[in-house]
Amino acid sequence: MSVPYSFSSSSSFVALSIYSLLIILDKAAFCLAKPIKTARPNRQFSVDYYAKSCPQLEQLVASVTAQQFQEAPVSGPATIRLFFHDCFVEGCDASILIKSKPGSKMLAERDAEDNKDLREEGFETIRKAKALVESKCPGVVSCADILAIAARDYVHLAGGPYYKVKKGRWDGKVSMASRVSSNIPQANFTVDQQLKLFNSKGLSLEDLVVLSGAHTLGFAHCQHFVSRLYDFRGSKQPDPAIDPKLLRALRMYCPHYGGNIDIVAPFDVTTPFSFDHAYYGNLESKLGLLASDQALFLDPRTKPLVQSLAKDKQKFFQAFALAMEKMGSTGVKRGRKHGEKRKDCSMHI
Ligand code: HEM
Ligand SMILES: [Ca+2]
Ligand SMILES: [Ca+2]
Repeated sequence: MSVPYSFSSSSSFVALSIYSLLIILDKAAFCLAKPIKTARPNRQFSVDYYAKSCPQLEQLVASVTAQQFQEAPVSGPATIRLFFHDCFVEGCDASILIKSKPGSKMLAERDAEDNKDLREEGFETIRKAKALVESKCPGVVSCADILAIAARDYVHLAGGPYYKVKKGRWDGKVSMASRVSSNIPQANFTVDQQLKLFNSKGLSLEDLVVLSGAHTLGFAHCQHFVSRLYDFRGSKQPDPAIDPKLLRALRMYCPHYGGNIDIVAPFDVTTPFSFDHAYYGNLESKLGLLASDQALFLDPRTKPLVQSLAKDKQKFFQAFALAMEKMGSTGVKRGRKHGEKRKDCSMHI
């Protein structure tokens, strides 16, 4: 089993109840529709939101994602995770892309501890896509929408499902490092802890299991699983739920203390660069990398879901597309009161 992967670049994603959101929006639309009378198409959240203002948007983003995928395939996992970390903090509003002001004490989200290992390739993809989109459709398209489209593109490029992305998100005006840790799950989270967080975003137990399937791609640094290898939950023993061969291999690259902090291991030891349903089969074989991954097979509430997704790739693909849409609708902002349209995604206007 070959486990070592080390990348020179150092290198982390969100959601709300689509239903409650729709109800609130419906109400708002209903209240607004009467007195204003004229329909305001830019207030919707829809697949053809930019049909008039930037009809070539999806092709522009696709040209960037396709090239990045070829040149640096880790851009895929990097961007998908970036979208997750965006949506879970302040909603899908590109708050994750804001850079802290030099010298300012108030750090932005991307400088929070839990976002430190978000790979540069994800930010770079959005920067390039935004620059191209701005050159053709200046001042029209939000960074948050570009991030949602790019994440979908990479899922598809890596062999996963293609799904249509609803647009109309505005960029957020708030990005605070202090809001991150309570909204991003940790690698040692139990199913209860993961579920509580996902529920707080309007996402279900099934969404949790299905979205965790994104770990069919990408890599994690030793620090996130090293305690499983040597001293699991204070037992001074390795986690009994790790396959012995995987344990041995991971221990070679991740010593208990003093290892190279840049070493990463693939989530999916079989196909780390293809988007498939191997993640779930791995969990059945005790090949999950994080405690939070393996927990999904150990908990009686989530185990049956893992088993059914391990058996049925099409089922996973359909469920993943739906769950990404749901996550992508979390805390979406519309209009100038709560949102902005940035020119440079890394700076508020
Ligand atoms: C359910 C709880 C989750 C936990 C505890 C978790 C935790 C983590 C951790 C610790 C890493 C490794 C970061 C590093 O060391 O560089 C990671 C990577 C990743 N996560 Fe998650 N994650 C979760 C859910 C998700 C979701 C919902 C998605 C997307 C829909 C996602 C997508 C990814 C991807 C693609 C990577 C690989 C990034 C790369 O290789 O650059 N994760 N996650
Ligand atoms: Ca956000
Ligand atoms: Ca895979």
